[in-house]
Amino acid sequence: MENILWQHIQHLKNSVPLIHNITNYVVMNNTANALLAAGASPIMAHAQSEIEDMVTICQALVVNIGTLDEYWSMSMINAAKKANELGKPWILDPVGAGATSYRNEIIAKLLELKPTIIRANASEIMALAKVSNLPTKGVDSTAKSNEAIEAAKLLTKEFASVVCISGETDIILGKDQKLSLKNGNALMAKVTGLGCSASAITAAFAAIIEDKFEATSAAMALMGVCGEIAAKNSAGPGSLQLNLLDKLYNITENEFITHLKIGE
Ligand SMILES: Nc1ncnc2c1ncn2[C@@H]1O[C@H](COP(=O)(O)OP(=O)(O)O)[C@@H](O)[C@H]1O
Ligand SMILES: Cc1ncsc1CCOP(=O)(O)O
Ligand SMILES: [Mg+2]
Repeated sequence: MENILWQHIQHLKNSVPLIHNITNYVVMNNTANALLAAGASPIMAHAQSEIEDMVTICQALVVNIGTLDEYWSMSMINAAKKANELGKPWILDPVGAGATSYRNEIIAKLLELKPTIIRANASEIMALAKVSNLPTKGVDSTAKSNEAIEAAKLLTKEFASVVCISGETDIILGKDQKLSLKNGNALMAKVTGLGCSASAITAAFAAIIEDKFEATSAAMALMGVCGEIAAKNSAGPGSLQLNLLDKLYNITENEFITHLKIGE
């Protein structure tokens, strides 16, 4: 598995797919930089007049609801419909799922359109599957990844081909597949937008890899290993953000293979 994932990482750097991001104001810059560093080409666009043309020229789409509003949510729905019509992969990042009824209402509409991949933290995954009455804490998780496995299984069956629960352990679930990745560092949760970057990088791999379970695994492995190495050389969240970009750009095969921790 390690070698296959590394080949996918090389393939991304050689392919430079164009990734359309409808994402939130907080993370636009970090997300674009993370995509560039990993080997993709980002474009951020949400105007309704150009949304269908943009989906048409891109190889994958990210729908991230972090700072959604009435105008943007129509753009998201139209973009997802167009991606489905063209058979292009699209990734849902349901930032803050469960926080407000408006957010839940838009998520329900997006889920009906069956995202190719869902990437979210444990609290968001449980809110999506409506299996939790725990109070939400906005965009951050109050639960561990393994507490959201049953919820993720429900989502896999009902809506998406692949679901990723991120956190201390990243768990990727396909129809009959499961992979746990135990990389990363707790400091990663102190930098805003690393979940959003993980979702965007997942879109980049989904653009070039037919098997979406492997694509999601490659993205989360790359984020986790790079975050872990970067955190060791960082005094705090500020330098982690910069060191992570550098590591996404210059990770070597030896670093990747020796650090990768695949669980059961
Ligand atoms: N406690 C932790 N230990 C190791 N890695 C972590 C931890 N928390 C988050 N990460 C990593 O940070 C990235 C973002 O995940 P997460 O924080 O769950 O997303 P979000 O920002 O959407 O809540 C992932 O690559 C994940 O593996
Ligand atoms: C803080 C915040 N508020 C709305 S979107 C956003 C960014 C969330 O990013 P992530 O989920 O990747 O930490
Ligand atoms: Mg998030």
